[in-house]
Parts: sequence; structure tokens; C-alpha cells
Amino acid sequence: MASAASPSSLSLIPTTSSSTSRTRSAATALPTRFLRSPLRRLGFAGAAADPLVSAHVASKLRSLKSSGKPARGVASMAKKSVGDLTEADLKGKKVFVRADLNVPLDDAQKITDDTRIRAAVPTIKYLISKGAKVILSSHLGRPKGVTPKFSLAPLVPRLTELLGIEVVKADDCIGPDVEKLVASLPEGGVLLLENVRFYKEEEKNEPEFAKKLASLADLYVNDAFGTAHRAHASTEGVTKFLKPSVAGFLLQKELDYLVGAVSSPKRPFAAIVGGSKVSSKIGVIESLLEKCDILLLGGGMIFTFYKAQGLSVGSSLVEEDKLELATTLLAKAKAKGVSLLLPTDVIVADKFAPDANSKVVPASAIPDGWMGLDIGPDSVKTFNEALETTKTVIWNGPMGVFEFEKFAFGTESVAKKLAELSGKGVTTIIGGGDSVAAVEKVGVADVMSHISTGGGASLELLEGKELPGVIALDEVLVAV
Ligand SMILES: Nc1ncnc2c1ncn2[C@@H]1O[C@H](COP(=O)(O)OP(=O)(O)O)[C@@H](O)[C@H]1O
Ligand SMILES: O=C(OP(=O)(O)O)[C@H](O)COP(=O)(O)O
Repeated sequence: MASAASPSSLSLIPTTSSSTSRTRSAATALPTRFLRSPLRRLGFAGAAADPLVSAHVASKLRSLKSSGKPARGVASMAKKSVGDLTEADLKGKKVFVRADLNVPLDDAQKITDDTRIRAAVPTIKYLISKGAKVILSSHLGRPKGVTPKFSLAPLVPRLTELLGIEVVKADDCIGPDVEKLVASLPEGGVLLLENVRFYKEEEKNEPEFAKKLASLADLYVNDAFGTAHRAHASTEGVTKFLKPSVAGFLLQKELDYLVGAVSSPKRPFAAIVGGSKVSSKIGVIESLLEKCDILLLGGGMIFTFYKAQGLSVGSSLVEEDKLELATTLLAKAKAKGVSLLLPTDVIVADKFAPDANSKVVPASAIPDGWMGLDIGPDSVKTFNEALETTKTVIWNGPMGVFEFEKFAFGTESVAKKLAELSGKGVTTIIGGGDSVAAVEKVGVADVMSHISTGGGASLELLEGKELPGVIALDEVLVAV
């Protein structure tokens, strides 16, 4: 930074004093376990007849049914979990597990970040411990047909190490050779299928292909949260041919946080949204405005908000066609009693480069020819003070161009603040994408309550969209 920040008297912060005491409508006060929906006299008989419904739930179902009382408001449905399956359900059974093992590999085919493999381990270990035969499936990258550099072979040693058993790898994901390997799989064994996207039928969700995948197994577990927003054969199509189809532990945890904790948060609830453009975050901002008490905005999108308020933004990133939308979002926040905080100072650069000259300026005084690439120290202070009051925080999108050291200050400050809050018992949720990279760079990933393994999937969930890979799974009554 070349110069100190000038204190800004600019009022870009429409606040409300009563935001934290707003009452919630019943519609937003959803139960905390994931993806529940009001029971609305669902098909009890079908659910109770399922041998995999736990005895407790089945007995509650029966008493509810025989009482003849309306069920609305006293029970809810959740996606059935792999944890609902007992040893009796799993021993000797062939279980098709769809995981998202789409990890980054370097030029030497070495895994550079094994987070997604580690995240898949609890479900696989659980199945192994119950004597199941695990048929593990994933995609890697976006291959067009069979492409050796997208083979899952480099993952085998790490999986073997993490699971503590020799993982066998198939050279295909369907066909007679795979069937032979499945037939020789022992109880507690793991067979890794080859990249399911080597077949174009996967992304097209072709029923015949899904049927071939399904024919390998007796039941289905989807733990591929990062791919749950894709209606592909191995994430959605296969559920039509395999019963039960249940959620893995990772998928369940992601939903617990990104749906459960966000829908009925401990309050005050703050959302921090950054990233490059307003256009890519409109859905998230609109959805979070319905739920949060405080909304902090950063990243490239803030300049569209500034310009909408009549400020000069120099050569900062602006979406001219979103100026009206920015004004509408500010008005919406005010109407809903959400404290929406825009940064009051920014770090500007004379070019978009890591070695650019930089200085801190008030948001109201961005010089011509300079572009804002990060939020300034005054803003960080204000953001930190606002966050200090919270009990739940969700963060999606960096505060600046954190890939350049000079402009990583705002993003890293947020990461550090969330780590500190996490230590004090605040629920901290990192919603995928670049914010995860920032948290990892600062070395505070381990202390956060939840770090999503899916960028696109978490964004869709936060926008309030339904994920096809989740919708397709079986439901179970969880509480009466
Ligand atoms: N002020 C800014 N100007 C230009 N780009 C920015 C700015 N702030 C952040 N960015 C860029 O936004 C990108 C991330 O945006 P986005 O993809 O929307 O977020 P996420 O991946 O977290 O969902 C990063 O590459 C970052 O460099
Ligand atoms: O890496 C993934 O998504 P993400 O980059 O949005 O986190 C998933 O594996 C999904 O991959 P896809 O976007 O090629 O379907």
C-alpha cells in the first residue's frame, strides 16, 4: 500500500437498528436438519414399509397414521442417510457410491489438493465397516471421450492410504470386465471405477447408461456434493434403478450447513458476499437478503453499487447493465431491515497486475485511471465490528483480487476474523469457490465450522435452488 487511508465520511452504509430483532416467518424458520419439508400427509404406508426406515421412525409413523391426526407441522421429511443403513442392510451388499473425486492434478499427475478425497472417506469407511462391497465412482475434469490424462488411476494410492485397504481400480466403469471385478470384490472391499465422464451418456443422463451403472450394485449412496447440481447418469439417473438411494455423510453435512444452518441460523446472521461480478451473485444476494441480518459486500461487484449511487469508480470493474439492479438490491435490503454494508475505502491500482502501484482511497474518491482491487483498512475495521456481533456467518467470494499479494489484504482479513469468531463458538460457513482457497492460504481452514467442497453446487444451494442429485434421493420421516 502506498498511502494511508483517509477517513471516509461517506455514508454508503444503510443500516437499521432493529435488524437483529426481526421476527422470522414460519416459511423461513425451517427445521435444522437438511432439506426437510412439511409432511403434508405424505405416503406413510410406503415409507413405513421400507425395511430401512429405523424402528423408531417406523413406530412414530404407525402411531401417527393410526391416530388419524393431521401431520402438518409435527413431522418433516429428510433425505435418507447412509447412517440410516445398518449392518443388516449392508453386509455383503454391493453399494454404488458416487463421490466427487474431481481433484486438481499437476503435469506429473500428482494430486495437488486431496480435500475431496479426504471428504469422501467417512462414508466409504462406514460402508467398509458394515461389510459392504463398495463400488466407487467419480468424474475427473471435463473429458470429451476417453482421455488418459483424466484417468482416476492417480487417485488409487491416496485412497488406499486413507482407507487403509488396497483399492482395486477398474479400467472402465461399465461392461463385462467391470462386472468380473465386482463379482470378485470381498466384503469390505473397494473397487474404483474409471472416470464416468469417459462416456458422453453420463452428462446426457441417458437411462440406458444409468441402468448399466446401476446393474453393478444393490443400492446407491450419493456423496458427490460438488456434482449434486448436475443431473447426470451417476448422480441422478441411477436412482431410478437402485433402491434405496441415500445421501452420504459428506452430502448430508453440506446440506446441514448450507441449507439447515442458513435457513434457521443462530442470530445475528451475517452473510459476506464477494467475487468479481454482481451478475454471478444476484441469486445469492437476493436469497440471503431473505434470511440474514447483516450483509457485507466486497470484491469487484461493489463498483457497480458505487456507480449506481453516483460515485466515480475510475477504471474499476463495472457492469453498466446492472446499475438499476444494484439500486434495487440496496432498496430491498433497507425494506427488509438488513444492515447492508458496502466498503467505505478501497485499495486502488494503476493497472491490473501483481506489481501495480497501489494506494488506499475513500470509496468516494477513486481517481480517474485507477481501479479498485481490494477493500481498504477502514472497511475491514467496520466489517470486523459488524461480524463481532454475530452468531452465524456465511462467506462466498473474495473481497479483492486475492491472487495478487498486494490485493489479498481484505480477503485474508475476513478469513482471519472468521477463524477468530469460530474459536468463540460462532458458526462459520465457507460457501465454496475462491473463498475456500483464501481460507486455506491463510491456514485457518481447520477451525471453520464448515467448508464446502462444491463451488457451483454451494452457490446453487445458497440461491435456494434444488439440486437434482439430492432431489432424486429417498426421503425418510425424521421427527414427529
Ligand atoms: N475488485 C476486483 N476487481 C476485479 N476482480 C476481482 C475484484 N475482487 C475480486 N475479484 C476476482 O473475483 C474472482 C472470484 O470471483 P467469483 O468467481 O465470483 O467468486 P467465487 O469463486 O468465490 O464464487 C477472483 O478471481 C478475484 O480475483
Ligand atoms: O469441481 C466441480 O465443481 P466446482 O468447480 O463448481 O466446485 C465439480 O466436480 C463439478 O464439476 P463440473 O463443473 O465439471 O460439473
